[in-house]
Amino acid sequence: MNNTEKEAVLCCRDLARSFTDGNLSVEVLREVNLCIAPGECVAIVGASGSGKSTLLHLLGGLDRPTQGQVWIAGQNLAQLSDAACGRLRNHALGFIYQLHHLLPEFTALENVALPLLIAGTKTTHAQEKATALLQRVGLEARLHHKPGELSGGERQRAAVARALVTDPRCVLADEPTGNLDRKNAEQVFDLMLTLNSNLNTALVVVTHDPHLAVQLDRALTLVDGRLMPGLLP
Ligand SMILES: Nc1ncnc2c1ncn2[C@@H]1O[C@H](COP(=O)(O)OP(=O)(O)OP(=O)(O)O)[C@@H](O)[C@H]1O
Repeated sequence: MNNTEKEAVLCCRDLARSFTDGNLSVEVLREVNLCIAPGECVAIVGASGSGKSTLLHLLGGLDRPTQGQVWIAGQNLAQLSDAACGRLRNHALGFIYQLHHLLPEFTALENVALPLLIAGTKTTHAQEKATALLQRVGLEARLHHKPGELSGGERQRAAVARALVTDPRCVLADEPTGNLDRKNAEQVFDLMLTLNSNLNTALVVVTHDPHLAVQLDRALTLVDGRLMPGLLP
């Protein structure tokens, strides 16, 4: 590993992923190389079906590559058991999806505290930390509301708080504003950028929206399974 790779919060080398259906094999990603520096914010764009979610799943240790290596916080996933990979993922990464994936029967506070409770944090400390983050995303008046009692933008802000509550090194976000109208999308995106910058948390965002992508440190485009620098037409 070179120094950039050693210091990276997330790194992949010569990554390939194909899916086989009967005799047909589809190569979705090939020779993908990427290193995310601490605090760096990167957008991944590309046409529908170009492999953006597949790449995010591989980087997040949610899927295994057909070829190549992934390191999270310097640890090579190929050398970890599924259980160890899960612990590393919970500790080092936060996830935000297009749909909030908040648990409907839990309040905003309980949803945000949950990753800490799973990691073994005491309840009072988990609740304090979750409350502080919900305040930072402007939901101090919604702590005891369940997801069904929140607006779409509020639910996504709670999802941002949940992704950050464990102090991850990097947040992986798959179309985090894809379900919101323009105004709410910009508010949630601004919030993610501000919080990630304040907390020095890296951010990898999959987005269809070039207007959002240009606000990040760099944008990369997936074309024919390969990751190209910049926003391509
Ligand atoms: N588990 C799987 N089995 C078979 N094929 C898959 C699987 N997951 C993804 N694919 C295929 O890989 C390709 C890339 O899918 P992916 O979801 O990564 O694209 P995407 O760029 O995120 O698309 P979108 O912008 O529409 O969400 C698609 O052709 C998809 O059908």
